Amino acid sequence: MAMASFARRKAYLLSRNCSPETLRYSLSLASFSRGFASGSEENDVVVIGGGPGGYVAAIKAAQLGLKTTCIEKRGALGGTCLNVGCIPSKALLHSSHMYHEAKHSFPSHGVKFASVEVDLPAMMAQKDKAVSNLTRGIEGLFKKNKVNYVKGYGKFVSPSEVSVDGNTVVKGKNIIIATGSDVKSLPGVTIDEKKIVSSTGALSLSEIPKKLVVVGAGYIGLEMGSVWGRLGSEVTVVEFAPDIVPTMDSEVRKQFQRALEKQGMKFKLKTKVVGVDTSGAGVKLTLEPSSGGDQTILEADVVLVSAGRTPFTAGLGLDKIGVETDKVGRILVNERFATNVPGVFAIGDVIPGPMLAHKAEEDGVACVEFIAGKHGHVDYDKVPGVVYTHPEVAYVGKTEEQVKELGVAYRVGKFPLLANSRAKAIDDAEGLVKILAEKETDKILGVHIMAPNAGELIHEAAVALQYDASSEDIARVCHAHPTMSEAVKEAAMATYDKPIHI
Ligand SMILES: Cc1cc2nc3c(=O)[nH]c(=O)nc-3n(C[C@H](O)[C@H](O)[C@H](O)COP(=O)(O)OP(=O)(O)OC[C@H]3O[C@@H](n4cnc5c(N)ncnc54)[C@H](O)[C@@H]3O)c2cc1C
Ligand SMILES: NC(=O)c1ccc[n+]([C@@H]2O[C@H](COP(=O)([O-])OP(=O)(O)OC[C@H]3O[C@@H](n4cnc5c(N)ncnc54)[C@H](O)[C@@H]3O)[C@@H](O)[C@H]2O)c1
Repeated sequence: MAMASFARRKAYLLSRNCSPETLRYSLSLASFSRGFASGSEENDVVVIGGGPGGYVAAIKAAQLGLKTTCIEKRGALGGTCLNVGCIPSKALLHSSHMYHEAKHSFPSHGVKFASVEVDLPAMMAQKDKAVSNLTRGIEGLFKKNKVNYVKGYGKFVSPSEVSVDGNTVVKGKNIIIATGSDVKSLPGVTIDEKKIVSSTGALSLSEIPKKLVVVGAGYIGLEMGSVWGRLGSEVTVVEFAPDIVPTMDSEVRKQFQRALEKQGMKFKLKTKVVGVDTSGAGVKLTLEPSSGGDQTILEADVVLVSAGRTPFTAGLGLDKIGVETDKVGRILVNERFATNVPGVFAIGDVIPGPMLAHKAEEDGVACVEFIAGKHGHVDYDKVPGVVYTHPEVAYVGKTEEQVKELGVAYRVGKFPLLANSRAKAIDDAEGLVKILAEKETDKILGVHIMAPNAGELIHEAAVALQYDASSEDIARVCHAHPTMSEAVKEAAMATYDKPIHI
């Protein structure tokens, strides 16, 4: 970083009253890297894994002038997210939403069809086209940025050498582990990707199951449950915890659960699966209250196991070079993404923190900036989360429960979508915006939105949190009319003063 911009950044951070820790971290020019390659054989940076963490790190490294190679085993770039995660799930969520709208909402808008039906192979083909276009697009970005792409399984031979499929050895002065995560299986439940599926199987079912049981009411369970529910499956969600999506603000969560129930999704909370019988045509699940008690049987045609994901480091040879992990297998890193082994870094789902694609990307950029001797920064407290159901639920910052735990006095401002003119105009007004702000300073602590397109609306709040804005700051910004964003402005008005339209 040029000295002028370093000084500007320091002055800016001081003006924002940054904590000494943030200041030191953000401005750190030190790097745990081993310097840059001089010979033609050796890379400055080798990235193992071509997911959102790995491919973004590789492109950023190349943009910073570092000789970079990315090793990926699956034969396509984009990782879990593009191939079997974010993108195919959003494609199916959109297609199934269109079908559901056509069937249930179009008539009240005066649009009538003789009949509406699902063409599942065509729906799957549209999803596959979206995935292949995007994964090929990353190959194009690699070429454009001169990232060397090596297909194969990477394994550490030494802290600066990675063998690919046991043959070629790729050398790197700095090696970034970006190997992501895999489905967490449940004891006694074998995923066959036919009757008992992971998210990967649930993205490619060849028939619409009559009865789908989802185990785990987290992101995947609710999104994929929504897809198949809209297409006609009877969906029951079994959740070990007392609530769905444990990371969500509880007031919003309650409204969200009611919205999903209205759509026909059934919930069995505080319940665990203790047995699975696949011997018949379908699956028989034995359920028990989480705290023990009487057992019941639940029948399904297909069971989706979506009880979390686990870091993926199999066959990587971490033990050979002595990289430290925690007890659930996540690679331990410091604030510069450096592991305990000099020159070896880790980012994304394989390290602690939210398992989200955008967080992995931020990790990738910051890690490479540190390697290049620049500053990097990711604030895990300000990573937005979005559940892409309908309505969507999006949040950034703290929940009301977390604010209470902090012990700070706070204000809450809420605005229901029912009072928002755009939501009423399009007859899609289920949801609310909720803002939490510190009472004394009005600084925004958390924003929670349940609305159509909440995943887009949340970024106004993300920017506000990043810049330590107050609710009055948002309220005094002119918002276009008629937009759902006006609900954010009105909730901000309700936080520091009074809203107009309710
Ligand atoms: C169904 C589903 C939906 C999701 N939807 C969203 C969403 O909407 N938004 C969101 O933010 N997140 C979503 N996620 C989570 C998101 O996919 C992950 O957080 C993200 O992919 C993590 O990126 P990553 O680069 O750390 O790892 P990954 O994307 O898992 O990529 C790791 C890559 O490393 C490769 N690899 C592993 N080991 C080796 C090796 N030894 N040698 C070579 N290559 C190797 C793997 O093949 C893989 O391609 C979803 C996940 C799932 C399963
Ligand atoms: N929209 C998105 O951003 C998105 C979409 C899909 C996945 N993801 C990411 O992928 C990761 C994995 O998703 P996920 O939905 O599998 O995990 P999750 O952590 O979101 O939810 C798992 C749920 O399963 C429950 N559970 C755990 N063990 C159980 C058991 N034995 N029986 C019943 N319930 C049990 C947990 O209490 C939790 O509610 C998440 O961390 C998420 O960050 C994100």
